[in-house]
Parts: sequence; C-alpha cells; structure tokens
Amino acid sequence: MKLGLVGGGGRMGEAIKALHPAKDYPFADASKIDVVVDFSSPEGCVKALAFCRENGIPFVTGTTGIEDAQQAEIKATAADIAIVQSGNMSLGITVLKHLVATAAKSLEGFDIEILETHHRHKKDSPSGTALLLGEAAARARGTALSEAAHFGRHGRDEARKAEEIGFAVRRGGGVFGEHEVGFYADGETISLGHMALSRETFASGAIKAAEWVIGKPAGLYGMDDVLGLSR
Ligand SMILES: NC(=O)C1=CN([C@@H]2O[C@H](COP(=O)(O)OP(=O)(O)OC[C@H]3O[C@@H](n4cnc5c(N)ncnc54)[C@H](OP(=O)(O)O)[C@@H]3O)[C@@H](O)[C@H]2O)C=CC1
Ligand SMILES: O=C(O)C1=N[C@H](C(=O)O)C[C@H](O)C1
Repeated sequence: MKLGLVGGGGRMGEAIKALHPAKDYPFADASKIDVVVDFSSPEGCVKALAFCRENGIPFVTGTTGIEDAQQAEIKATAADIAIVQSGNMSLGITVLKHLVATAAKSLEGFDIEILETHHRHKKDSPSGTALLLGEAAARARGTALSEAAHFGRHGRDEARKAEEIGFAVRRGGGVFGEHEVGFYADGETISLGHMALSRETFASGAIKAAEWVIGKPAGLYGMDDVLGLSR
C-alpha cells in the first residue's frame, strides 16, 4: 500500500510512520499514492479532502474539531470517493460506543456524564471521542446530541436537566486519551471507560482503515465498517 500522510510531522504522523512507510503531504505525484491518511487540523483535513476528490484517491481522516460546514463538505465529497472518518481509530473505543448505546437505552432515567482527559497539547475540546460517545448515547435515547449536550458546568443557579448529556474536560501532561461515560441514578451508578496506552493504538487502526478503504465504492464509512462491527 502506497500511503500518503497529511500531518506527517505531528504526533500521530510519527506514530503512523513508525508502523508503515508513508509519503508526506504535499505529494509530488498523485499517481504514486493509493490512499491518503490525515491527522492534521480541520483546515488540513478539508485541503487534503479536495486533493483526494480531484485525484480519485480514497481518504482516511482521524482529525477532530471539525466544524459543521467542514463536515458537510466531507459528506458531500463521499458521493465521489470512499472516505473513512472516525474521531477514534481504536478497536476499544469502537466497541465501547456500542456498549454506551446499550447502556443508555437500558438505563432509563440515569443521568449521563462524559469525562475525558488528554495531553497538554490538545487543541480541541471536548475530544472527538467524547463527542462520538455522546452521539451514541443521544441516538440510543432517540435525541440529537446538539439538543442534549451540556458543555462544562459553572455558576450557582443551574441544576442539571434530566435529558442532558454533560461533558467535562481535563488537559495535562502526556495522557494519550482517557474517556469515561458515567450513568448515575439515585441508588446506583455505572461507569464505562477506555484508556489508550499508546498512540500506536490509533495508528494501527488508521492503517487498517487505509488498507480496507482501497477499492471500496464511494461513501462515508466509519471504524465499525472497517472492523466488521454492526452499526
Ligand atoms: N481519530 C483518532 O484516533 C485520533 C485523532 N487525533 C487527532 O488528529 C489530529 C492531529 O493530532 P496530533 O498528531 O496530536 O497533532 P500535532 O499537532 O502533533 O500534528 C498535526 C500535524 O498536522 C500538520 N498540519 C496542521 N495543519 C495543517 C494544514 N493545514 N496542512 C498541512 N498540515 C497541517 C502540523 O504541521 P505544523 O506543525 O507545521 O502546523 C502537524 O505536523 C488532531 O485533530 C487529533 O485530535 C489524534 C489521535 C488519534
Ligand atoms: O488529540 C489526541 O491526542 C486524540 N484525539 C482524538 C480525540 O479527539 O478524541 C482521539 C484520541 O483520544 C487522542
């Protein structure tokens, strides 16, 4: 597989290059690339997306912090090329998403709160993973995350609403990524969590996605598709 990498000089770019040889963006010759993998920034992602569309190259993106208009562009481009997009490329988070959906549906009336911790360099918050877990919980309860999300708590006169999904964020040190989804009732609580122990976890998922997407029909795919898990 001839892999083109956007963000090759960054933390994730280095992790991918440790596992698989890659050409760095900008690419000298599009005909020498089978698939583009992007871990850069929202701007880097949409630039690479346009390059892939022009050249008919499949695209894998793990970049987070994508705005609504940029997401609409990704969706529109998926009519022309095959794209894999996920805020977290690990097997563990892909499975956790299903566990969260099951719990959110079964634990009727439980309050849902999501806590995430990442390294001090991370720019976007909450993390893409926290948002995808929140989306899974919201969908399982028949609502949209845009309706249910409550980002941060501060003040003195605002009690929690029943349907809220709360997000709390911690930033510090070199933490690769920790996520906890808590379900709280009066008599009991349940907590589902994941801890990444290296960046290799995400990088190997992205390489699997890159191998999988080559030759696939145009469309927007997720890690569920790559790993053969039902959505
Ligand atoms: N889905 C997943 O599993 C994971 C997703 N991520 C996400 O991946 C992204 C990158 O993370 P990380 O590697 O830690 O970040 P870094 O800041 O370490 O690396 C980002 C890299 O992208 C480059 N870059 C930024 N903007 C552009 C642009 N417009 N065009 C070309 N290159 C650009 C940077 O270059 P320069 O320094 O010169 O600006 C840098 O080399 C983040 O959104 C993060 O949340 C991270 C881990 C796992
Ligand atoms: O920036 C990171 O490092 C990570 N970003 C992703 C996210 O926003 O969820 C995935 C992982 O948690 C690491």
